[in-house]
Amino acid sequence: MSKISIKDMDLWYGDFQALHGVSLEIPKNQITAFIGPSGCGKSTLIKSLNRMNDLVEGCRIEGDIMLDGKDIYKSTMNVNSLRKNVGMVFQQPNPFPMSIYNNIAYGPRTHGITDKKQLDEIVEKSLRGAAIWEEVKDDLNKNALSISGGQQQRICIARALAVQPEVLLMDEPTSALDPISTAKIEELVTELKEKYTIVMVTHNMQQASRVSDQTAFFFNGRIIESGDTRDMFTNPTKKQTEDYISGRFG
Ligand SMILES: Nc1ncnc2c1ncn2[C@@H]1O[C@H](COP(=O)(O)OP(=O)(O)OP(=O)(O)O)[C@@H](O)[C@H]1O
Repeated sequence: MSKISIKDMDLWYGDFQALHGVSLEIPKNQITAFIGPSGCGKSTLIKSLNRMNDLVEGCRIEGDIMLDGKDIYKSTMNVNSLRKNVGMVFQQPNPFPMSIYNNIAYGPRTHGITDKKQLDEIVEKSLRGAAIWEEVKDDLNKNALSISGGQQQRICIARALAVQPEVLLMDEPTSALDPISTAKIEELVTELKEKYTIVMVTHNMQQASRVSDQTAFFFNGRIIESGDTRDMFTNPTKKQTEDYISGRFG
């Protein structure tokens, strides 16, 4: 069964319709990449998956988004627990201006965990999960803003992992990083899919083809084509997809 199932979704920002009839199945424990030119709706869709768009005034959605068969836009859905289950990592690393330890412990504390030993364990496990423990284990009291961008992004991934999500949404997570940090994040993401379902927006075609299992190609607020990444990159069925992945536009 799909982890997330999107059916006939339309989205408006005020009078402007940003998504048109979007349907997509997002399989469990796989990496799904969203690709497409700027402004085509990739971020809009990824932010709809944990209701981040609720924070945008005038944003209206029709259609269904189901997580494990449950409608996430139903009035009875607890948005806090949805965002705990569906974590998010953004384009710019955005650690809180506090210690590395407190960045990771922040989420668990807001969910009521106060026991120091338990928090220590969560912090270590999350930092290990984000492949940064060895680099920061002796500096846990250091301000998270004082480490490199690539390390900060892995702190943000660890922060997302600390509340034990099931889905990780990543909106261009490496676009602000150098090639070495990018390679580390790509390697990490590939490991994380064993435990998590991952959705990633990327402008980097090589990245999509290297890490993702499934790709959805967006154009003008519509999904033009979606399916197995290797198939799409070697044998796209639509001309627009072929033009985009071969660099003829975008
Ligand atoms: N808060 C908002 N209010 C109004 N319009 C918006 C808002 N956010 C996005 N849009 C519009 O919705 C469309 C889709 O934007 P979105 O950010 O989802 O595209 P994208 O594919 O992620 O682009 P990029 O690759 O440049 O990040 C664009 O036309 C954008 O201008």
